[in-house]
Amino acid sequence: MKTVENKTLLEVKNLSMNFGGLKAVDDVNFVVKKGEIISIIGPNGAGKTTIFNLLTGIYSDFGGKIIFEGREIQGKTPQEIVMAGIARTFQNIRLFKEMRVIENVLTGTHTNTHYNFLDLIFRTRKFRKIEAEKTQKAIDILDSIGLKDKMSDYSVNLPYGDQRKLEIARAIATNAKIILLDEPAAGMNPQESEYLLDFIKSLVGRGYTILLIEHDMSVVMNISDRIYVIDHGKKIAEGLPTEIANNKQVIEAYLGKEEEDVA
Ligand SMILES: Nc1ncnc2c1ncn2[C@@H]1O[C@H](COP(=O)(O)OP(=O)(O)OP(=O)(O)O)[C@@H](O)[C@H]1O
Repeated sequence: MKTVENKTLLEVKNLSMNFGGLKAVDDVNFVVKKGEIISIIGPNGAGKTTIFNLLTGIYSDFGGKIIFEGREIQGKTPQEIVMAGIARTFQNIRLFKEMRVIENVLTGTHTNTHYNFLDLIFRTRKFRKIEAEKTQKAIDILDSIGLKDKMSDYSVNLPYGDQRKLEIARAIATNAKIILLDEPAAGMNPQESEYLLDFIKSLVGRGYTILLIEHDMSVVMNISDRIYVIDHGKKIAEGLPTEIANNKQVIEAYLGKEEEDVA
């Protein structure tokens, strides 16, 4: 049985974001504890990806507070946020497809580079030592997720499920403490989804905390410690998977959407 430390890693207070007159995120509060797998679910257009964009510094003009490891991080740049320990993947895979697998992971390690410009130009001993360490770290990460054998392949040639894993590997390489996964099971067949599920669980076993946006309810219900439900920018429910599955307001939010889709 997995243990979750009762320590808040990430806290969001009164998070709000408007696009023109649209309240895409409307006074949302939530907490993620160290070692948890938390899912954010909700119908299309509910505001889930906007929440991820706010957490990762994509927008600077918004309301509310984002507190990570006790420090406020709202207003920081995407780079500063990665360095603080928050990394993400994207709904549409954003790999450098023309690069090899290992090169993609190495791009993640660059966020924590400690040599200077002259070290780089003159390829000093320090530079070469750090580069060798980064390469070893990238190989170790690929080994841990079962992609070591494919490290020299071009990313574009990987099967879809492996591309998703590679995106997560790149996030791990940044030394992330929490990994934000935006619809990792999108486009996967049931078998790939099942592998992914095990893989995400194994990440928690290795000390990571996971915040997940996912539409595949079998993934969400299987994997989440707790779930937050967003609809029209507002948090409408939170709780354990069983509680959410039986929550009337949540069922209505989804069914309402289905009716609109049918119409
Ligand atoms: N850059 C933007 N400019 C204007 N409106 C936006 C922008 N990004 C998102 N929106 C709008 O904000 C609302 C929330 O969008 P968001 O992408 O966060 O929803 P979502 O829950 O992630 O949806 P999905 O499940 O379909 O990915 C939607 O109405 C969307 O059209």
